Amino acid sequence: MTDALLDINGLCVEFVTDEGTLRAVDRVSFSVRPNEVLGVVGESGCGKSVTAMSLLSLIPSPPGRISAGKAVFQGQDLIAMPHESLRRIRGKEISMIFQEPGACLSPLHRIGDQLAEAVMLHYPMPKQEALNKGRDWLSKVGIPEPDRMLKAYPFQLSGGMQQRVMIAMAMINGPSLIIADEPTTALDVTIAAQIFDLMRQMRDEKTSVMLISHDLGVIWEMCDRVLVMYAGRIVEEAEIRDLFENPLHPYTRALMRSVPVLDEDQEELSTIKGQVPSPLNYPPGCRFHDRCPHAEEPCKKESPELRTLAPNKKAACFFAEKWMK
Ligand SMILES: Nc1ncnc2c1ncn2[C@@H]1O[C@H](COP(=O)(O)OP(=O)(O)OP(=O)(O)O)[C@@H](O)[C@H]1O
Repeated sequence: MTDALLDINGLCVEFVTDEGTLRAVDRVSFSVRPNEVLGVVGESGCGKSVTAMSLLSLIPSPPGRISAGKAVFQGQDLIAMPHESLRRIRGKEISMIFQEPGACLSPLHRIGDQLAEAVMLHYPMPKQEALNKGRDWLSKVGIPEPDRMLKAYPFQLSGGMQQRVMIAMAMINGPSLIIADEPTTALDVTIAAQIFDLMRQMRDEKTSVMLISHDLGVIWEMCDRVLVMYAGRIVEEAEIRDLFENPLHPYTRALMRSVPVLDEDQEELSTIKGQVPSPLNYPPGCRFHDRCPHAEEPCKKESPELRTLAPNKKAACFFAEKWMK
């Protein structure tokens, strides 16, 4: 797609383990468009984080490696790019918010110095100016007494405060893309709402967000489009309203049924029976078939490709048309 901000094609990520080589992300293709929040959902272990981390070459290597695929951002393939060039993009054009702030804050330096450094690395300016910018962003992410916070070390902060500092650091340079992996798990709901408001504001200006979340409520509130991942592959891609009103993949349908809906008569809440298969042990055929109430013979033998069923609507199920409204 030519109007994409980021175009991922055929991404495969493998890990070498004692039990063998596993493919955690298997031929994943999708685009992130300008000014959108793209959600990524799926149960634990489906490959959401590994997909996100591979885009900025943050997969620990060894044991991991990107074995195939391209991720074209502003005409350049992030995966084939030398590390030096990627460093110029990381934190400036694309930044990442992790589940754990420990991964990105240095224990040895004051918060203010780390924020100022994040700015000055890409935009040379007097340190005081960068510190002022840092203080403004600490306020924006809801940190009280930002002046005092600039002088603090990470260990003096609670986990939630560290998380907010990391979010400020990811946003401070106004990147074109923020990859946010469960960004608010450590935060209380009021602060989380404030962070999501900031993300929406940035989306309306110039930033796209790839938002990984287990929380379908958050996905519904925040996202324009959604990718559903299962066992290392994308099984459905749709615009948000469409995904919730007319999910086409049995896995998506099962995910939706596992969420309580307020103010609605709802059939019994169900959990999805069984477990996500280990990447060392994917079943043949459709990887969801042994958990799928609608599986038929072909599902046990052949792997359905992700196919376009309508504009902005894709699913990887042989029988997706059954549920098309
Ligand atoms: N360093 C590693 N070595 C071996 N396997 C790994 C490694 N990192 C991830 N994996 C495997 O890759 C698969 C995908 O993991 P990933 O963290 O992307 O899942 P996820 O969908 O983000 O789950 P969660 O929501 O729990 O973060 C899992 O089976 C995981 O065990």
